[in-house]
Amino acid sequence: MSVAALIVAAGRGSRAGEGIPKQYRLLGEMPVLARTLSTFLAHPGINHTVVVIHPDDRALYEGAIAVLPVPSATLLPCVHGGATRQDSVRSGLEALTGLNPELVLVHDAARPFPGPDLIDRAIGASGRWGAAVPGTVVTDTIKVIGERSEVISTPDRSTLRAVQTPQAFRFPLLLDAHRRAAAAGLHAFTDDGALAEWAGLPVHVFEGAAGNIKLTHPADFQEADRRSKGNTMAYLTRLGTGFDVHAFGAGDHVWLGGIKVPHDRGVLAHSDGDVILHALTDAILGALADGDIGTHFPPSDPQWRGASSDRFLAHAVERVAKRGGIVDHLDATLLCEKPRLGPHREAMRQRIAGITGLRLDQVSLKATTTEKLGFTGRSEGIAAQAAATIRLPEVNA
Ligand SMILES: Nc1ccn([C@@H]2O[C@H](COP(=O)(O)OP(=O)(O)OP(=O)(O)O)[C@@H](O)[C@H]2O)c(=O)n1
Ligand SMILES: C[C@](O)(CO)[C@H](O)COP(=O)(O)O
Repeated sequence: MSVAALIVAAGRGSRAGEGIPKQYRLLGEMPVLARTLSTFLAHPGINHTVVVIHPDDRALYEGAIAVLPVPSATLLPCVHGGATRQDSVRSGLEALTGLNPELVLVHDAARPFPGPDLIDRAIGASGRWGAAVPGTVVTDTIKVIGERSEVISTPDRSTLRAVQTPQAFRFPLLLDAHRRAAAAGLHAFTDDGALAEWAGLPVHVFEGAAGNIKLTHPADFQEADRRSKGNTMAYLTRLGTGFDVHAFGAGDHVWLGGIKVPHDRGVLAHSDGDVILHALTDAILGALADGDIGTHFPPSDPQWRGASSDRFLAHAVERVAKRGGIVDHLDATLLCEKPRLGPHREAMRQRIAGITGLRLDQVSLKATTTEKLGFTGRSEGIAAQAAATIRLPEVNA
């Protein structure tokens, strides 16, 4: 399932007092927007994130995302918003039409503590209902008042919910509702739930989070500062290792490091049997704690028969990107008597860099014989071992 996050950050923050717009003010050492964004970029269920900004705020935006310690492959180029929140959401939705995600989660930049559990609930609820908003129970008694502040009624508060973001929808439903509202000359819906109701969509409420406060007035920043003290965000390095073996069989070449290497034997394998790419793939999956190559590409599945192993490696790198991380370094050692790695090493490094999007200095390849010992020493088979370091965002809320 493809899920996009749309963060609206084009407001002026007039109620929050003077100074730069509130979404760029610092909470601890991080701008509010960077803190909001980091939770979505780190969430494994979010495939794409787009931020809607005010055209005057380009430099502030660049400054905010520069604070994120690593660039995220899932962050799309920002787009410009409109005069109202509703117009800004529509601008973000239009920017997502090319990707056409199944679900979209619309979130206020001004809510910097959404939390991964809330995002999980938003994805689950919109998948189930099509349109869903997070709500918390109301603990104050609410009065409906008239023009002279006279109380008109006291609604039963057990039926009331205070509604937050992220509000989550099937993407085509929300896009259509927004286009219809704009065509009808309506631009002032204060949330997407209300716009969806106007468009005739059934909207459900799922459990919100008490900590998911919106920064609206100056006093809200005191509360946010207090909360952000115990809320740290860091990119942690993780290490994974991989190992792969294939027996030699009849043939005149072997695939190694994505390169076809002439040899007097071939390998027995379900795919192309590239031990270097397989070991690297497992090393990255190991660093993610995300199973192994067999979990993602079962040998029992006929579609992987003879498959080129570059897609296994590219898939592992994509899994890292989906978690908002990057691959830092890859290192593999080939174990065999023959073929020799040396003549092909640079071509293999370049091929691996091409598959993974890494620089050449982030890809290392080495080789060793096993001094004629064991199955590699007897030239019965070929093996490779690998290590990968990746950096993943860790949000400690
Ligand atoms: N034209 C607008 C107005 C609001 N927003 C965004 O919508 C969210 C919720 O709006 P609100 O808290 O009202 O922000 P502001 O409009 O900036 O605040 P104010 O009304 O005090 O000016 C914020 O993240 C804000 O940046 C937006 O993207 N485009
Ligand atoms: C979308 C929202 O945060 C849901 O509670 C709220 O409606 C935004 O209102 P604002 O007046 O634009 O702050």
